[in-house]
Amino acid sequence: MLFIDNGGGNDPALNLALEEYTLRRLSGDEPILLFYINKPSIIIGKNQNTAEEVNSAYTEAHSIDVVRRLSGGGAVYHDLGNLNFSFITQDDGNSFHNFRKFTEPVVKALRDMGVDAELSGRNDIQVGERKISGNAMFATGGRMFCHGTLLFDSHMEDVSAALKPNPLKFESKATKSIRARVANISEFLAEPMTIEQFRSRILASIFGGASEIPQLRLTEADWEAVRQLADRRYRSWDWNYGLSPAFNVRQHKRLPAGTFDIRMDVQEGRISEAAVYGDFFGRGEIGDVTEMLQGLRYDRESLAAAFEGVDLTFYFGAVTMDEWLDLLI
Ligand SMILES: Nc1ncnc2c1ncn2[C@@H]1O[C@H](COP(=O)(O)OC(=O)CCCC[C@@H]2CCSS2)[C@@H](O)[C@H]1O
Repeated sequence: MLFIDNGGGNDPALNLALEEYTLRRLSGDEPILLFYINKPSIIIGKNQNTAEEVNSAYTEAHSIDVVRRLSGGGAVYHDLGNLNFSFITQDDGNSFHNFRKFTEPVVKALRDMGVDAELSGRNDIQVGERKISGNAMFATGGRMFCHGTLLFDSHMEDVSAALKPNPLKFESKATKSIRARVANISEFLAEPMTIEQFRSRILASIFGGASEIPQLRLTEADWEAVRQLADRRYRSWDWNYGLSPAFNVRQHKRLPAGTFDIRMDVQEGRISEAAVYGDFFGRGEIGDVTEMLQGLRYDRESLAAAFEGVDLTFYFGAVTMDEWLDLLI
């Protein structure tokens, strides 16, 4: 096994690009281990609807990035208290979905630290009933990776607040996240340690206490390609939002200004049909508003930009911009 040092960067787009680049370009016979820690971000599954998973009012207010990954499964929250591991190997055709095989060394490392961890359910590592790690896989061209999170000392309020609690207003065939009771690993440690110490302990355990950890070093050309991949894919709106499976939004809400009924169809991340009904009191022609909605990118930032400077009172009576955005997304 070889270890790749990601250079300590916390940019989720760059770390996911490094993982993909390693999978596709740094092939060899030996399995590769990669660790990364991301700044506050939500990492959504390949087949998810971004709008359905992310509490965008919260992520915008707290500068939390939203990035889609290659592997399937649900949405997870990352911050500097969450360590991610990724085993990148040949795909022998039998290993896919074999989470036990890949999580075993991590579970063992945790148990050696006195944490009563076990792989349970489909893809979680738990202590008792509480989840400390979520895992997922991706395979392409005879290679695969199995990656997972380790909640070490993450900000638990953000873990729940940044993810959408009850996406009732959405209808889609997108993969839904499986909400879990979560816990930080630091809670279960007899001796306090930092996430760096924790990372070193896991690394040493996976490499069987070897005095020197064999490393795979990237060249400057490799890093340049990684940066390009990060820009092209993991920082692109088309990937992070546009790839969401088609969905419908049905919103019915009573506000001080009146009752609103909103319906929208969204395809490739853009509003393809919109209808707004209600008993609000405005003078403007509501058809103008539905016209404005047509074709807009369905993310909070784009919607806010599109309605900046629009006199909402003219159409709806006393409705604030935040209320309007909360109705839409
Ligand atoms: N960081 C983290 N770790 C573990 N569990 C989490 C985390 N954040 C949120 N959650 C909980 O898991 C569910 C979603 O569970 P669900 O099973 O739907 O999804 C996953 O587990 C996906 C794991 C992907 C791992 C990748 C590894 C490197 S990049 S991301 C969510 O609603 C929360 O309740």
